[in-house]
Amino acid sequence: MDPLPTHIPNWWDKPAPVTIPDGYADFVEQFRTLQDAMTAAAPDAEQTRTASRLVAELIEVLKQSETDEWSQLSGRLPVPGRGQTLIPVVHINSETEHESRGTVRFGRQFLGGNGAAHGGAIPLMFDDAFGRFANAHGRAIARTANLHIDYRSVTPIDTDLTVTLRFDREEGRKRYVTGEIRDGDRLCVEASGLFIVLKPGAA
Ligand SMILES: CCCCCCCCCC(=O)SCCNC(=O)CCNC(=O)[C@H](O)C(C)(C)COP(=O)(O)OP(=O)(O)OC[C@H]1O[C@@H](n2cnc3c(N)ncnc32)[C@H](O)[C@@H]1OP(=O)(O)O
Repeated sequence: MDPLPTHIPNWWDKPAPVTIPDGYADFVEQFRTLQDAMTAAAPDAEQTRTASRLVAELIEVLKQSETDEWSQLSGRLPVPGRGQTLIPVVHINSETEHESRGTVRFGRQFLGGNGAAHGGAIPLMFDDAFGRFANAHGRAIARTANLHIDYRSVTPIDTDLTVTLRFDREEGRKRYVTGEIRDGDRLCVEASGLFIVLKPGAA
């Protein structure tokens, strides 16, 4: 996996997990594939029983290491997607303090209907991508205050799409970011967000 080119903010100065076990990043990818496969499948009763038993076993294994937010690995890995299996993964190809360019591919699990990505998956992607970018490059921690999405044309699943994020301006504690998703030259989504730097002591 390609590492993130920029600093990942460490929320509220809590320590990042020190040890990432061998194979964990591959497991995260498998887990995403599982969610795509689950969405795409139409199992019969026998296949459903088998899949259900295997997932029950998986849950049992994972529960053996259940821990608190500050020790979990998901969401905190220094790789695209941070090991968070809910969020569409943005792969960054180039980034400055002002602009970030990359790609995203909405897998089958993000299907809304008729080959289009779910309208809720798109703001999810932008909140995470904007959140990381607005907080990167040594900037103080800020939270999303608002997020605006314009669905300009259908966003296809299972297609490599380009993502551009721009850090437009900063006014006091307010940071304004904008972004877009394109399928080739075709504009699929325009987005904008306001991030507000937390007051001292705020969480
Ligand atoms: C490992 C790292 C990877 C990170 C990726 C994930 C990142 C994901 C980011 C998130 O999803 S954060 C979760 C979603 N967001 C929240 O839960 C935020 C909930 N809301 C809050 O905590 C507070 O409302 C917030 C910190 C956003 C603002 O509260 P404050 O008390 O600090 O703001 P304040 O009332 O002092 O307002 C400051 C300025 O912002 C303006 N403002 C506040 N909320 C606004 C709003 N919603 N819309 C527009 N303007 C707003 C407000 O009018 C004012 O403008 P002026 O300075 O011009 O007077």
